[in-house]
Amino acid sequence: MYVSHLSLHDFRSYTSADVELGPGVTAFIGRNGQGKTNLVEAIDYLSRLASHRVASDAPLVRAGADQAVVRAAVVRDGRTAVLEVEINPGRSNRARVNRSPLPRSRELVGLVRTVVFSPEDLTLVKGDPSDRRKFLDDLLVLRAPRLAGVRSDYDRILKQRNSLLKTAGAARRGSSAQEGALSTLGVWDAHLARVGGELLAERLLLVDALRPYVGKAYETVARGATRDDADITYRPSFELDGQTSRADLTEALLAEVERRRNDELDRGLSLVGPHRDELLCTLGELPVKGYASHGESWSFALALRLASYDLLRSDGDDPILILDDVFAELDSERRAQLAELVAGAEQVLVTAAVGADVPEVLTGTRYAVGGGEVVREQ
Ligand SMILES: Nc1ncnc2c1ncn2[C@@H]1O[C@H](COP(=O)(O)OP(=O)(O)OP(=O)(O)O)[C@@H](O)[C@H]1O
Repeated sequence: MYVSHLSLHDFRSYTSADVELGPGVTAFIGRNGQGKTNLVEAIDYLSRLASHRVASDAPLVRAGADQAVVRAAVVRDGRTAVLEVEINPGRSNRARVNRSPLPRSRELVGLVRTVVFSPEDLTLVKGDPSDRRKFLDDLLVLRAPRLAGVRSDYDRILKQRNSLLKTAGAARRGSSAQEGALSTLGVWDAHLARVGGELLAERLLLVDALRPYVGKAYETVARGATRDDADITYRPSFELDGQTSRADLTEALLAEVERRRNDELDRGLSLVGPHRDELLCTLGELPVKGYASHGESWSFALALRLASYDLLRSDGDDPILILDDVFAELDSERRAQLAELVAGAEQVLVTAAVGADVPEVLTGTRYAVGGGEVVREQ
């Protein structure tokens, strides 16, 4: 798939912008802060309804404007669809496909699929477990868009359950008379186990599918590495005893939640479930976080992205590859290796401050980005 036209209105620094794109490589070159990342971020937003840079929508709307609009013509198997999202911070976003409104904006997710490499990727391996859970869940949703609903249901249930645990814990300590909260908790235990069991089962399947690609990708991007060096393992917040089916995991999660009732009431927090799980990234015997060198961490982060790309590709569709400011971070050998790996993708969008940072094999269409303008060079 590829984007053939991108149109922005009040998105980030752009009052308006229209950019023609095509298959193959397109590079956006310009000095720092000129709006290169803003362009590719808009395409990534259409793919996931989330940005790779910020957690909330407000910074995506041009300062002083009320809403932003991102519209893209996406070509897939020779057919073009026009996807559009209206970003309304604090209110619901609206989405359209070929001008017809979608009942819910999240139905847009997955219609265009992107894999973004960016300097922020280092947090994939060096950041908190939540960064790695997000990585897994984003990939889950790209592969199976219906899981966006499971993910948001889980977040909602968790929030509700945590607030009940606080109230019920306080009631138990005699500081209030809300004992009713304790009985309601049983209902939310069941919700958490049902949706959590499904999310857990999907994540386990995903990690199994992704693992072989991670080793292979690490071998390619790290000098002298073999495919057995890098590995990922899903570490759940409770003992699974080898269970992998949704029904078994739901049952096991419910039993564990009941077993941990007192701890949870004391802490006023849900202590088990997919929101407490971790994706362990290891090089040889050692975890990447806390042990790997800066270069190894970078290679691992790149390997996770490349593996995601390979996995999505194995599903039968070429996602759009976005390389946002990554070449300046890499030494010349890894720069060339990465460039070679991605050069054959159906569409590659690259941003760089200096044209010379973009490897030769990625010569394609170039745009100069500066002063709010995006001008084609060749
Ligand atoms: N909501 C917003 N409203 C107005 N301007 C914004 C908004 N969000 C970001 N900007 C501006 O956009 C510019 C950053 O654009 P962008 O991140 O695309 O830069 P870039 O060209 O990729 O730079 P670099 O090479 O440094 O990564 C900054 O000047 C920032 O102030």
